[in-house]
Amino acid sequence: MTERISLTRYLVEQQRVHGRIPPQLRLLVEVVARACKRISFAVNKGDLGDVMGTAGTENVQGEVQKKLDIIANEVLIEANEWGGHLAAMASEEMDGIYVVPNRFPQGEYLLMFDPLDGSSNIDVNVSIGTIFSVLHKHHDDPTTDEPVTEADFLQPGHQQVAAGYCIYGPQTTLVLTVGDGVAMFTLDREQGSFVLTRENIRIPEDTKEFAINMSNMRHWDAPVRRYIDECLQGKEGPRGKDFNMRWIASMVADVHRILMRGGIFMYPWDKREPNKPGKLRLMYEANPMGWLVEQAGGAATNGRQRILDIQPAQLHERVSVILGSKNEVDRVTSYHSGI
Ligand SMILES: O=P(O)(O)OC[C@H]1O[C@](O)(COP(=O)(O)O)[C@@H](O)[C@@H]1O
Ligand SMILES: [Mg+2]
Ligand SMILES: [Mg+2]
Repeated sequence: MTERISLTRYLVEQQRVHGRIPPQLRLLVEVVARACKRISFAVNKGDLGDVMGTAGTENVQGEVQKKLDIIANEVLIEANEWGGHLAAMASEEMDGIYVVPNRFPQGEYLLMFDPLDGSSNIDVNVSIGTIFSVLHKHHDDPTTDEPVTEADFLQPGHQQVAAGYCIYGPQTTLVLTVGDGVAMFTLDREQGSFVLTRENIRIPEDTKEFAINMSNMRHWDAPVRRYIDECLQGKEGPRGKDFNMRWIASMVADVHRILMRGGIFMYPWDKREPNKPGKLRLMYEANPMGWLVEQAGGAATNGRQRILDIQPAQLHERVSVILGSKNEVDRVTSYHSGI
């Protein structure tokens, strides 16, 4: 039998053997993973627990909150304020930042998360997930003792020090990068631990599979229409090959498929809400996913710019997202130039 490597051992080796992460960051990732394990158990309860349906509240973005959105948010906050050695946290489900009070262990990191991604899939038993991103508190001046503010969070994605997601699907899988490739850990429920199951994930540069919500087609901008139109023409069209389509409506599940077998994912700007740059959130959806995809050899842009180079102006900033197999992302991005 091949040797099993737990997430803890993997992280200890990243710290001690390879010197890639400091001890505080290792602890932080372990605490996030423990929280994801708890969320996974809550998700699995379904109708057997009080976890389904709406909570009757709205988040700062005006979206109806599901019970699991709130449960997952609370689990992440509670676990990380005790064990995360953090300065502050921010979440899709909280208006402002949450500064970790002094009575808890303090640290130099900022944690951001989408506690439950794909909320519309909770009640229909389809894959959902948790997305997270870690930044340094005072990236520009690590020595300062200034209290942490929202402005400290507004760093471009290339300054992330760890990012990942946990998908709650047929298996619960934690996918992680600390800047040295992408590793996957499957939850062994009998042992209660995440086990390393794949390393050095690579996204093929070419693909014949796209993911986009086609019902929005009439609202898209010309470059996205052109790209999808060419895909739909298949063998007879300019691409000379047939394309397949998938849309799960959980970004975690769509990105997971792309990491496993390639593809392109798009949630572009559209005319429904022309003043919003897109639907997805930059800081805790696009940045962590963009970094994972790049670490696996793919690309992530907003059509004009690398996602990880966008300077955020707001915590809950939205962004147009095109990510996945490099050659396809480059093609869609090139269609945007000059307009
Ligand atoms: O229902 P739509 O418009 O296709 O949107 C689906 C997208 O919305 C999201 O669910 C947004 O995430 P939340 O569930 O965290 O709000 C993405 O995961 C997904 O790609
Ligand atoms: Mg989400
Ligand atoms: Mg969410």
